Amino acid sequence: MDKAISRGPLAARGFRMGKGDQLLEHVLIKYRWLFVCFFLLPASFLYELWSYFRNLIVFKLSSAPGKHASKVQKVQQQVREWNKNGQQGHMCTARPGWQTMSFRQGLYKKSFYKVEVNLVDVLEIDTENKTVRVEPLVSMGQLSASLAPLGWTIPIVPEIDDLTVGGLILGTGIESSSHQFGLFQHICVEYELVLADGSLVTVTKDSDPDLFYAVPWSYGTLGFLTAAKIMIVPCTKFIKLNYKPVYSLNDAVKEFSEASASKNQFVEGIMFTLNKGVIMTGNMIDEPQPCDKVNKIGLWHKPWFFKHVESFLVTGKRASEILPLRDYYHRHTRSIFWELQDIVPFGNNRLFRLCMGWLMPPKISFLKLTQTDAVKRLYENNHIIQDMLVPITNLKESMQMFNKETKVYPIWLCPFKLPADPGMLCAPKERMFVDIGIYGVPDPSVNFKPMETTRKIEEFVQKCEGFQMLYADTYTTKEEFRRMFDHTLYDRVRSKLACTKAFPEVYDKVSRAARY
Ligand SMILES: Cc1cc2nc3c(=O)[nH]c(=O)nc-3n(C[C@H](O)[C@H](O)[C@H](O)COP(=O)(O)OP(=O)(O)OC[C@H]3O[C@@H](n4cnc5c(N)ncnc54)[C@H](O)[C@@H]3O)c2cc1C
Ligand SMILES: NC(=O)C1=CN([C@@H]2O[C@H](COP(=O)(O)OP(=O)(O)OC[C@H]3O[C@@H](n4cnc5c(N)ncnc54)[C@H](OP(=O)(O)O)[C@@H]3O)[C@@H](O)[C@H]2O)C=CC1
Ligand SMILES: CC(C)=CCC[C@@H](C)[C@H]1CC[C@@]2(C)C3=C(CC[C@]12C)[C@@]1(C)CC[C@H](O)C(C)(C)[C@@H]1CC3
Repeated sequence: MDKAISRGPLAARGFRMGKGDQLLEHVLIKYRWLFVCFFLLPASFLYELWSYFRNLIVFKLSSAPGKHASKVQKVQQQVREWNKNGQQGHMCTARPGWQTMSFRQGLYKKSFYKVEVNLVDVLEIDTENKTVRVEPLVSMGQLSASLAPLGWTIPIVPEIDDLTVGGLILGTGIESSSHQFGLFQHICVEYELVLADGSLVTVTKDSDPDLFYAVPWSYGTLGFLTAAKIMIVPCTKFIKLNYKPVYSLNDAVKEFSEASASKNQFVEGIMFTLNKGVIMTGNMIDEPQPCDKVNKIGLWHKPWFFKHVESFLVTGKRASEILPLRDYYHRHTRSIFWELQDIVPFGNNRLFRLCMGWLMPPKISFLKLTQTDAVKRLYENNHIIQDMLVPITNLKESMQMFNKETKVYPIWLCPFKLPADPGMLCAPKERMFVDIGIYGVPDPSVNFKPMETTRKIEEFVQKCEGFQMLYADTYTTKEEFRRMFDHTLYDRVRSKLACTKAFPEVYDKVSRAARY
């Protein structure tokens, strides 16, 4: 990104701009860090502080469970109101687009009937039945902070703190334990929903398998989620993480595939070029031995995690270290994977980390809220953000394809098990997949064109019988989208629950045309 900035990226990409515009672009982009450091970081810090104490008080008073029913009634009231007023227009949640974990915002948020689903608390931790019941706006940071001190965790903790339970169920969620547990939807055992007619239902895979399996990936187009019960598993305070540097694509694929089929609790890969990367495996441990080195990578002055991982390529040797579990879970938070290096280029500088690291990272939602048009266009035209889910047997050719089309590095590799459940990702038998995450600036040599390149990648993924994560841009047509995602169950449930008037189809919420 730095190189792109110094070339004047918007002008270089053919935007016609006057001198004034160019100066503004230069200031807004090159000096975005000034705004981020002096305004967004303190604002994010204050917000975190407020929400920390708010949640702590709610928890200490145990007030959330008692208030849940009346909050749900408010959701029902709003939906009944919509019915009473003649069902005008479709409905969506009132959560503003800037608060969500995606680059774009839904255009529909401007015109739909907005329903406030203000449900932000952990309701019940049931260690006997090994479940936690949560409201949909509970975030991953909040949930891991609530469960870890009690010795429990949800089996999949997607690594960005601000991801919410609702978004991860109705969209999708993945993490380095997904090769054992599947996607976020596969650790959920119960959903509570307000349907289009205002009624409240609680569904499990036994009570109503159709609705239960149709909910994941439905993007709020079957009803409003008001609570979910998620599996919990015991956890320790530490994890032993093994780093295995690899120096050829063949080795990377072999090591990664073997690790994904192994009993290791956590598996992840970061490729720094097509042929160089580090494959990581991890397991929880009770207590570190006195001789063990504990690396608290979550501390403010520690290097960014991906930079730390890269350092193992220099030594070339396998290595292991002990990390605190929450540090591991939130390892990509402080650098927002590798996205923050484009926004605060000196963010990983030792001096900066020591003095300002405790304020990092800025909240993604605040970055989104305050980004200017120039920055947005810069990202739109020079940046790719995609997660492609392909069968692990296609990993090698997928890497070659993405290298040819984008040459973006680092690349995130995360294996996941896809069970043969009905629903949008209906598969005839259980299979191992891999999420290939491409976040960054394509190399100038590949002649990146956002739409054309993404279309080529989408076609390729479709041929591999893979899927695209829908928080990112999808340029597929409706027909292609329906081929990628099995709509059989979804269509049946929508007609049974009379959703057509109440909610649009998923495609009409996530397609490129529906977002700005
Ligand atoms: C035993 C217990 C039970 C609780 N139960 C509930 C409950 O039921 N409902 C409820 O609403 N609240 C509950 N709370 C309160 C809740 O934990 C906090 O108030 C609130 O959720 C703050 O979470 P946090 O992750 O933002 O805070 P912190 O843990 O202080 O973290 C601050 C920020 O740093 C990030 N972070 C933390 N550790 C790391 C790390 N190692 N590496 C990188 N980043 C990191 C966090 O994700 C967060 O963004 C409970 C607290 C405890 C101690
Ligand atoms: N590691 C990972 O797994 C990562 C996942 N992501 C992606 O980020 C997204 C989650 O982001 P987040 O900001 O939490 O969620 P969002 O607010 O983006 O919600 C995602 C979708 O779920 C719907 N939704 C959310 N809550 C409810 C509810 N209570 N009732 C009805 N519909 C609801 C939203 O509907 P509406 O539009 O009506 O608000 C929206 O269509 C997911 O799509 C996920 O795939 C991103 C980064 C990492
Ligand atoms: C499945 C997994 C692990 C997905 C990780 C996705 C992240 C890399 C995505 C999610 C939200 C995301 C699209 C975002 C951005 C980068 C990539 C992110 C963090 C940024 C911060 C890039 C800079 C932009 O100006 C802006 C602030 C709008 C966005 C916000 C969302």
